[in-house]
Parts: sequence; structure tokens; C-alpha cells
Amino acid sequence: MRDRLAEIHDRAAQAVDPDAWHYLSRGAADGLSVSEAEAAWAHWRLRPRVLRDVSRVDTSVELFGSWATPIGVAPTAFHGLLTAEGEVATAAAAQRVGAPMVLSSRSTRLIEDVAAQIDGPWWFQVYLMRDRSITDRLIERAAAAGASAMVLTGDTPYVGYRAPNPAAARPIPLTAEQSLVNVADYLPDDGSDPWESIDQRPDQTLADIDRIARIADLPVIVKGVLRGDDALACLDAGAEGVWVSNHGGRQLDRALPTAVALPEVVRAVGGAAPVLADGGIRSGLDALTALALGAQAVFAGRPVMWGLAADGVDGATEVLGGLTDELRHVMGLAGVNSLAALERSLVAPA
Ligand SMILES: Cc1cc2nc3c(=O)[nH]c(=O)nc-3n(C[C@H](O)[C@H](O)[C@H](O)COP(=O)(O)O)c2cc1C
Ligand SMILES: O=C(O)C(=O)c1ccccc1
Repeated sequence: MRDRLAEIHDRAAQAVDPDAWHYLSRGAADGLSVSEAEAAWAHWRLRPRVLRDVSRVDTSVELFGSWATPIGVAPTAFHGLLTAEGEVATAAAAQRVGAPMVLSSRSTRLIEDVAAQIDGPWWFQVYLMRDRSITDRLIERAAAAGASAMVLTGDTPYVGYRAPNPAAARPIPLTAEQSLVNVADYLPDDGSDPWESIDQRPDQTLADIDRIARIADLPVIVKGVLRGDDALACLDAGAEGVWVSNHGGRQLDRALPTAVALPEVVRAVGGAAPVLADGGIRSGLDALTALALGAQAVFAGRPVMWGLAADGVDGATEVLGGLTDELRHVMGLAGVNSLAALERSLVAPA
């Protein structure tokens, strides 16, 4: 998958506007966390079992829904930058593969149009916006359109500093119509700045977990957790899952890589709730490592965006399907034929 992904990455880089490419690629500050994320998975080694029947290897998983694969679509903003159909294309790819799809609060297509592509559940990512009532309406609409969980992103009280593209003439090439598609009806018409009311809300707290769970009447997963004690604080506050992530290295630079933070979070949670993970997942081996370390599912951010940019629905399908095929292959080689048979003893530090 690595060579296929490299090829898709290069085609995507040619296909999209340079400012859009910079937006999706860059990390925060010095870019340490973004460059470290991928390499960190390879600091683990596998301890395979022999002579297990792997003639059938089952990658299906139950997690706030039933999925054919534990490799899902991480919530990422503005798919309209990558392909004309935007998030509608992403959802169609997730549907084809049976992968969990998380729709970003910052999508460029209507929540209802994205949901219509998926024959079953999907999850909605929540950003708390300055005007809380706008967030609340998005949550209600997502729940009405078939979301089965809310993913509250906790690591983005405001957007991290990312160096601008030195060659950029302008900000990312997105029309106001695209960026405001889900919120246009709720914006003030008193002449005030429309972007102000949908900006990130820095005063978010653990109490927002329960608030969102009540509005949606759905389980809340907190995304961006990097510490065991924080995972427990989120669960105490009503979360039903935690998602280990450093936001693809785009928020706090030098934040721990997921491959380092995941074991601590899994140990602290102790099976009380599912633990999910993202960051630098680029192969079936990366996914296998994360799942053996105790994640119930893993998510790809940029690779799905590369697929969309390179080849629309087919490209995103190739990425999700290719990662899943490779996961199935390496599970068999490790002597495991189901996700339930994956356990911590299959991995050791290098
Ligand atoms: C261009 C871009 C936009 C993103 N937008 C969001 C977002 O809207 N909400 C969110 O919770 N995370 C967002 N993320 C973070 C991803 O959900 C995920 O944590 C990260 O991309 C995973 O790392 P990976 O890109 O190495 O797979 C974004 C990431 C990228 C690259
Ligand atoms: O760019 C991002 O990583 C992100 O999460 C975001 C935050 C606010 C608006 C758009 C994207």
C-alpha cells in the first residue's frame, strides 16, 4: 500500500490548487508532530503466532454501528477543495468499503446530502462555534439525518498556528457558499461578520460532553485525547469513547504521537469504553499495530483526501479498500483471523 499511496499522493499534489495542497499537508509550528506521526508506528514490532487457521480473516467490527472494516474516514474539513462532489464523494467511498465515516462540522456539502449516500449510520464531528445555537442546530440535523455518534473534537479551542504558504497569493480557494453551506440560514443579517459566529469557541469544557449527548441523544466520543488521566476525565463527564489523536500534527506541535500515547490511554481506560486512534496511519501494518495496542478502530485523514483529489470516489475507495486489504493480509500473517483475536501481546517495543 505504501507505493500505491505514494503514487496517489503525488497525483493528488498535481491535481489540486497549490494553496489547497499546502492547507492539507502542513502541520503546526515547526511541523515536528506531523513528520513524527508516521515514523512512530514503526517503533513497534510484531510478535506473530503460527499455525492458526487464517483461511478466513474477518475485519468486521461493531462500534456505534456495524462496519466491514475498522479503518475509517477521519473528519477533515473542506472536501470541496479536492473534488467537485466534496463530502458526497467521500461518503460514497465509505459506503462502498463499509468503513465508518466521520463528517466534519466544516463540510462543503449539506449534512443531509452527505447522509443520503450512506445506507446505515455514520458519525458527526462537532466543533463548538462561538454561537452555540448554530452548533446545536448542526447536531440536531446530523442526528435527524442518521448519525449514530457525535465526535467532539477537544484539541481545537482555536486553530493552531500553521505557517502560511510562502508562495500563496491568497487564502485557500474556497467560496463563501461552500464554506457556509450548512450554516448560511443561521447567520446574523445585521451586517456583522458572518465568520465570527462560526469561529472556534475557546471556552469549551468537559461539561460540553453531556450537553452534546443530551441535544443529540447519542453517544459522544472525545477526539484529541493524549493522556490516560484525561481519558478518564472525559469518561467521568459522560463520554462513551475516547479518540487518541494529535490532530495530524496541526494543533499543538510537539504533542505526543498517537503511537506513543495510545498504550497509556488504553491502560487507563481498561476496557471501560472503546478507544479510537488516528495520525500517520499509512498502511495495514500501522493499522494492525494500533489495533493490537488496543484501539477498536483507526482513522485516516490525509490519505482519504489524497484519494479524493487524485480520483474522486474511486480514489477514496482505493485508499480505504487498499488499507483494509492490507490489514487483512497482515492479520493473517500475524496469526489472527478476527479483530477480537488481536491482543496486546502481538506487539512489543522495537
Ligand atoms: C486538512 C485537514 C483538515 C482537518 N479538519 C478537521 C476537522 O474539521 N475536524 C477534526 O476534528 N479534525 C480535523 N482534522 C484532523 C483529522 O481528523 C485527523 O486527526 C488527522 O488528519 C489524522 O492524521 P493523518 O492526516 O495523518 O491521517 C483535519 C486534518 C487535516 C489534514
Ligand atoms: O484545519 C484543521 O485541521 C481543522 O480542524 C479546521 C478547523 C477550523 C476550520 C477548518 C478546519
